[in-house]
Amino acid sequence: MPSRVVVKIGSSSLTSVEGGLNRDAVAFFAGEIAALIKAGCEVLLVTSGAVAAGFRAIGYSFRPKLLHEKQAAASVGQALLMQAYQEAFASHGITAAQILLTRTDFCSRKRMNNASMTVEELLKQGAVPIFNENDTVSVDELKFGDNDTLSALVANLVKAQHLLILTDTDGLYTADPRNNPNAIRFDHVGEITEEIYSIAGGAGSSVGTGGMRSKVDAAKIATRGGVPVFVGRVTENGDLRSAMEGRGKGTYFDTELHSLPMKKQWLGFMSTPLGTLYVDRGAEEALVHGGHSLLPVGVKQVEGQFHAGDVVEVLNLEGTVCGRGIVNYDDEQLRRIQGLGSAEVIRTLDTVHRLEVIHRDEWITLK
Ligand SMILES: Nc1ncnc2c1ncn2[C@@H]1O[C@H](COP(=O)(O)OP(=O)(O)O)[C@@H](O)[C@H]1O
Ligand SMILES: N[C@@H](CCC(=O)OP(=O)(O)O)C(=O)O
Repeated sequence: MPSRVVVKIGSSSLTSVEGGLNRDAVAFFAGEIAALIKAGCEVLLVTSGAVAAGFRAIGYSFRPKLLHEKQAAASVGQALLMQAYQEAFASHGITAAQILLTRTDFCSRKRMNNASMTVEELLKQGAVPIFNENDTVSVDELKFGDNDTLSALVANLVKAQHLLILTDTDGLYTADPRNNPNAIRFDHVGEITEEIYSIAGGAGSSVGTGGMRSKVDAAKIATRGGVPVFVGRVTENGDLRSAMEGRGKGTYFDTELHSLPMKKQWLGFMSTPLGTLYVDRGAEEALVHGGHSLLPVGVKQVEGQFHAGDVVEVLNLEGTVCGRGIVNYDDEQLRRIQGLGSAEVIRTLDTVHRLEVIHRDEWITLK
């Protein structure tokens, strides 16, 4: 039974639609987590609910939509949330610790190493690390928004054995069960295909963000990193343990056969691309299916400003993301050589360090 588990709890499970924290819900989840800890597990909690818990308290009648209003609500709600968790865990003799992260923290390996060491120390001391996005400083375009992705990155970072994403619905259905009473639940998803993506819709309640879609995104990140995922409901005593042991009310996502090394996880899911390259069909085929490097001849368009060594995103000519890689040229050089064959590249540039635009070892397919 001893295991390292990341539990993510969504706003919809912790707050009411009218706004405000449901302290009974916080106490219930703390009790479930305490039971796992007493059984020898290490548990890390990723919790949402700051905006939903805070917007009434700050004086808004509805969950705000503007970024600065959400940030103001989150700064009130985060304090309420942590206070409630601290009290709830204290009643089980457990100390709660707060860790607020932004997407940019994950871009820096140094910051991640520091966060990782802090987490290990907290677990060693028997505390529960409680994560949320640092909403007050996250800017719109770099926000996680929902915490599903954050929970997957945390699970991969700490090499968890389980990621349990708790929500108000008992798993992934063939359609949103709120609007479709005939929808059928998947007990098990072996591979996250395009079809799975297409049926996972947005948030069902006014407090949730991201819906099933972001949970499937999170499942993809975690399972590629080697962490199996449960998405579902925990409402009765013992449900969390059942969810961990494969008997939960929800959907289980299997890990992929070959989990990605940390370097590729960082490249695919944590880094921030500084530019975009559009490639033709031949180059797409070579990168995505052939296991080859990207050569200048396949690059049709270059966007953004970047230097050699930065991360860029690669799209096909229809605009679909193929993957990400570390680029060997800066954007100006690349604009001069895009579409050229190798001999012409050598003639065009004074010095050519590496012919590949992206080497296959520094590439991750995201298609
Ligand atoms: N195919 C689907 N299966 C199940 N739920 C779905 C599906 N598509 C959309 N949803 C919605 O996703 C919601 C859960 O996501 P969300 O509201 O973001 O919750 P949380 O706050 O827990 O993250 C459900 O209440 C449901 O209405
Ligand atoms: N960081 C935000 C998360 C927002 C949110 O609604 O997320 P989720 O409920 O996980 O879809 C908060 O605490 O309010």
